Amino acid sequence: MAGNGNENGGGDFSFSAAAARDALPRITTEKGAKTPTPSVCQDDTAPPVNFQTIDELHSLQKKRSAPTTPLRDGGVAGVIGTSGPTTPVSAETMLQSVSASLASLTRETGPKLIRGDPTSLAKVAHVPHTPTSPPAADVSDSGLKFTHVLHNLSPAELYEQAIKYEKGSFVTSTGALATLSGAKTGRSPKDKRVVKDETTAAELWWGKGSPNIEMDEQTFLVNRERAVDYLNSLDKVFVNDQYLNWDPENRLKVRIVSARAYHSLFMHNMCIRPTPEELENFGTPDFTIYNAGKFPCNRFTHYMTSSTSVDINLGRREMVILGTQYAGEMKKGLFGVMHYLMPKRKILSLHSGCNMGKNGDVALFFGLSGTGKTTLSTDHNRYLIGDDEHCWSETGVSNIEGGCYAKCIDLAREKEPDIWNAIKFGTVLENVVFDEHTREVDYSDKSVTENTRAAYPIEYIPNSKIPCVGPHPKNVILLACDAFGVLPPISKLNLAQTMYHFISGYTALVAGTEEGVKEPRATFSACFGAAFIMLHPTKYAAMLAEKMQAQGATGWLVNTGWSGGSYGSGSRIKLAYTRKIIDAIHSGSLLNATYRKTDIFGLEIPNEVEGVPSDILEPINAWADKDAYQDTLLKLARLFRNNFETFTNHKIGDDGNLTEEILAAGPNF
Ligand SMILES: Nc1ncnc2c1ncn2[C@@H]1O[C@H](COP(=O)(O)OP(=O)(O)OP(=O)(O)O)[C@@H](O)[C@H]1O
Ligand SMILES: O=C([O-])CC(=O)C(=O)O
Ligand SMILES: [Ca+2]
Ligand SMILES: [Mn+2]
Repeated sequence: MAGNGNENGGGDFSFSAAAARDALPRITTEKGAKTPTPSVCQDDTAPPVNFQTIDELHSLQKKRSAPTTPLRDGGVAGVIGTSGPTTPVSAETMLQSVSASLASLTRETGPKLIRGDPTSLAKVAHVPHTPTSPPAADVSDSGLKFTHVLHNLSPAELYEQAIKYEKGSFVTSTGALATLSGAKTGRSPKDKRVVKDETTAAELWWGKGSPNIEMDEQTFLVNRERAVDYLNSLDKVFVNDQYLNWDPENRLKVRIVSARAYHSLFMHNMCIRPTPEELENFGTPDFTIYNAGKFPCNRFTHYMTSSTSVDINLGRREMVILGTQYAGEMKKGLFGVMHYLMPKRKILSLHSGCNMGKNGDVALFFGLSGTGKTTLSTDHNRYLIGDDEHCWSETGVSNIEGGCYAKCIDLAREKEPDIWNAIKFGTVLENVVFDEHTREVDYSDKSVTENTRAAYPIEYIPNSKIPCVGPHPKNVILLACDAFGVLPPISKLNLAQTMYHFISGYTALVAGTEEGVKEPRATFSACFGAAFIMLHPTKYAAMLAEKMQAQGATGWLVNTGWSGGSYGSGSRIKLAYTRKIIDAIHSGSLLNATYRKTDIFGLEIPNEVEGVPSDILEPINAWADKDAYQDTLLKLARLFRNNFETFTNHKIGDDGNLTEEILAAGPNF
């Protein structure tokens, strides 16, 4: 039905063939000829009118969604703090739940909330209301105003909100939403705080090398109140109720309260999106983020060292963000929570990409930022399970997220077609530069930042595997972007070496983009994600060793960085070659290759890999200056040794032998 443009009152009708063909439209001037007879060709000078005013016409433009859809403006508005007789039960429940989330701890009351956009509901603010609780002694103006709740808006609605109200929001030529994240274009790990209470003091990793900088409960509450008061002072807040983890038994319900449509769309894309039915029965969230965005923390507050604060309280199951609009804080903050909760359930959380071949062979891709997790897990010949955060349980792997977060600097259609094509309507494109007229993005432009990013739902990758779960991994690939250019492009690792390199978490990038910076900077980040782990690295390492052993998985070290010299003299290994190497791992052909051992790092390197020039497989062969190679290799070996010193007193798992082997698996010189 439909499609003829002649629907009237929703009734079906079909054209009579004769009338439709030859007959000219019959002119009728008769007033009140309401119902067209199907056999008579419709005359558009006397249309059936379904509206009497312009406002009514506009109201027709938006068709009412099914009742389970979370929010529509116009018509019935849910109001909390009023008797609200017309509010649907589910909406009332949602508003009560959000009101509880946003309740002030000092005034002990939640704000008055209304569903929908303030501009389209101006009238509703006049609805007389009877307070649900008697006015507290310290009643304040903030307690008298309404805050509009934009609950789980659709991408289209969020686009409109962003473009209308958030400076720097534009639609690009491919339909993505370009946004600016403000002063911060990356995470602020130094401003991260974790509440140290009796439980977390005993459980978490604190002190040297740990990402967990303590704060006390009281200070957390001060920051929480600051964020909540800020959010309640706004005309409207965005609320996302979503899930984490595709493993249904270990799914987490998260609520994100934020001030910007950009943040709401980012999380819509990055977390798992509930179905309307799931949303209807969402209930109380397991974890809540209060994202006050640009609103700073108060520097006079204890433990605060800047205007930015990202605070995690595991006991209260809450996170507060003040003074940064970088959306990655939310994504990675929740990842930290998973790094705490999952190991308690004997599930290993991983900073890794993950994909699966047609035969069900699963590969994990570990690596620090910019080493290729997203690029290499997005593979046209394999199913994408996820690009960044996973769990490995008794039953296999599951993605934590519902979307991908790809680096876009120098993105090229030919090299990364699937990521390129994912940048379309619905995708959030952060901090990119585009032509003011055509809105075509220049991915090579670093004017705003080098860390330009695209956040898109995982189903935007054509061969994503939904639900994002898979069997136990067969290959564990450790990625390092070695800007010193001395690590081999590919080496096979034994279990102890895999653990050594996992705990080391090495990569070396080039420091910044400033002119003249030639020296690569080595980074060691335990478990390839020290910024997000909550427990001591050896806890995760022991779990990984146990799982790899039980499943007979093979470890690999892949250098996605430099070859033939360090940054400045050598060049980055071609993505096409790295893909060939990865193909050979997946296909199993590398397992049967012949290997030789390198000096110092003792890495097993294959004599050949199909499609890769053999002279780059052994790094020294690709260097013109052999002495420079030896010096650089030794320099890197020393950096590895120094870094590992902090781990030498730790036992890994119950297996004393393994600990010894791991310590021996480092460089020898
Ligand atoms: N040989 C190579 N292998 C992999 N990536 C390469 C290679 N050469 C260049 N690159 C580029 O390096 C970048 C890798 O970034 P990617 O988004 O995959 O990082 P990531 O590991 O997912 O980081 P994050 O955790 O920050 O998301 C991409 O921009 C990619 O185009
Ligand atoms: O969190 C971010 O900003 C991006 C990311 O994935 C990482 O750094 O590992
Ligand atoms: Ca990534
Ligand atoms: Mn990441």
